[in-house]
Amino acid sequence: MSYDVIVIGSGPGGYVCAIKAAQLGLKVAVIEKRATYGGTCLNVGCIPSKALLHASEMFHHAAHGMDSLGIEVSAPVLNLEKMMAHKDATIKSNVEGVSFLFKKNKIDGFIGTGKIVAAGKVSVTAEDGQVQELDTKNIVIATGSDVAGIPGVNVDIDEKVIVSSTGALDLTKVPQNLIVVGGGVIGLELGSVWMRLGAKVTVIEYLDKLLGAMDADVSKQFQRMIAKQGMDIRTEAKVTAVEKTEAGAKVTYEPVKGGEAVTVEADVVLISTGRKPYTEGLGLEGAGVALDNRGRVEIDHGFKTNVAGIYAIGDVVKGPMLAHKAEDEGVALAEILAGQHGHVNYDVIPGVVYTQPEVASVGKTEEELKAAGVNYKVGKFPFTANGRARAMQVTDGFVKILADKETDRVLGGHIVGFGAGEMIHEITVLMEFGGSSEDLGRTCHAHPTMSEAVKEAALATFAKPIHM
Ligand SMILES: Cc1cc2nc3c(=O)[nH]c(=O)nc-3n(C[C@H](O)[C@H](O)[C@H](O)COP(=O)(O)OP(=O)(O)OC[C@H]3O[C@@H](n4cnc5c(N)ncnc54)[C@H](O)[C@@H]3O)c2cc1C
Ligand SMILES: NC(=O)c1ccc[n+]([C@@H]2O[C@H](COP(=O)([O-])OP(=O)(O)OC[C@H]3O[C@@H](n4cnc5c(N)ncnc54)[C@H](O)[C@@H]3O)[C@@H](O)[C@H]2O)c1
Repeated sequence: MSYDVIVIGSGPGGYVCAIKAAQLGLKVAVIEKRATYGGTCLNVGCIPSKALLHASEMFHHAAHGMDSLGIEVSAPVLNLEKMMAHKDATIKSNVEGVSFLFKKNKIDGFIGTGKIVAAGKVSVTAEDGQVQELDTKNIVIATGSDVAGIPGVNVDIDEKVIVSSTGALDLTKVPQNLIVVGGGVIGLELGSVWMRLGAKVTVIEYLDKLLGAMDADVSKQFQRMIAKQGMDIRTEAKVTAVEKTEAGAKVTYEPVKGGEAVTVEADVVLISTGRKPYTEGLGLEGAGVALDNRGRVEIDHGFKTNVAGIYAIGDVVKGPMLAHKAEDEGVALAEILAGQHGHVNYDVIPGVVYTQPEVASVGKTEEELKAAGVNYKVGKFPFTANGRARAMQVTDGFVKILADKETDRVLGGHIVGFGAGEMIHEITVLMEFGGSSEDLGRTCHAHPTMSEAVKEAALATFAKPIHM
């Protein structure tokens, strides 16, 4: 069989690239080694984690958030099996959706391990060991990423007691004590899930703050809020050992600034210290495809590797490991392969942490602007001064907008608050169009909405807010 494009990996990068390429008239095949399409994101990442985040938030709300609204309910009872069934059904409907779209777009799907034999030739090894060879004009590597583990520490992840995100999405009972190693996105999202369901959660983080890459104001405020919810946060603590015990596991960490090592015990330990590009068994060495010093497939601005006819996108290449970044690269590459001019604007990629409150960010942080010597101005507005937030009892958090001091062009937006992950998109669209804080502040916003806080933060950036 001969194709225009063979995509290896069916995550958000691969499956979106395949669909777009087929829509543009190319003959496309996708090879996936998992039993179902959709990659990390749909099977063990974005989708299952959001199903559990939503369900656990509802549980928490039923237990703690109703009385003050005048709704008296008896204490909710957790049926974890049913909650997990909701998560599994969510995964199933999403992965089946991808299968449907492949059929609709006449994409040939192969379940098996893809290996690049040479430019233009890919083999697929099925689970039963059968191998078939496919010919193609172009190969797209979209093999994603895998758990990185803790650099320099030997950890035996059994997905029961010492778990990665995959095991943490599938626990069969609520741990009494959960230790989270790494206070990044995965640790805080999945730590929140189990804390809401009753676990005592301790987060051990190497840096001096949680969510290291976020704007410092945002991560400071977020840390205060999550600690108030009961999460035990230990920063500037370097984990040096994780070992199983008879009762569960123990974690040893050393204060980064020096001092005695501390050992803490728990029944489950989540290792969430980052992910690494996944290229195992792909035959890159044989095909001569170059990697960079962090093991990522090296590409140019058009997603081309150093070997003609071989491209790469998503978590396996540089840039943030985010599903929507992978998707946008998939679309851009499909357009390029179809002779169009695909492009991704890496300056305007939003990031959302789906905790409660949510944290959302787009563009530059204040620290990045300072370091780059940019002359900027800041506008901030708290949700305590927003009528809708008061009505909904979600007044925690704020909106912060950063704009160029001379031109007023918006350079970054940061939100901590209920629904931040939805609200960030108006700042994202504004930035994509090169808009100013005055453009945003003068745009009529419906009342009463949480989004009015975005408008007020914009007013605070170029003039003064009304409601403060
Ligand atoms: C717990 C968790 C939660 C997350 N939540 C979010 C979120 O809310 N929002 C967000 O933007 N991002 C989130 N992410 C990150 C997101 O999942 C990734 O950025 C995204 O999946 C990357 O897409 P991709 O297509 O590059 O790779 P992947 O989704 O990793 O897909 C790669 C696929 O390639 C397959 N593959 C690998 N090698 C081969 C081979 N040789 N042959 C055949 N198939 C192969 C793999 O089996 C896999 O299915 C989360 C990640 C995790 C772990
Ligand atoms: N909502 C989302 O968009 C979402 C959700 C989940 C995952 N993801 C993606 O998945 C990727 C992986 O997530 P993650 O949370 O594993 O990684 P991360 O990079 O977000 O966080 C890892 C944290 O572990 C800390 N750490 C590393 N070594 C340590 C040690 N020895 N002791 C203590 N702390 C240590 C790091 O300082 C860092 O803060 C991220 O790139 C993220 O973009 C995104």
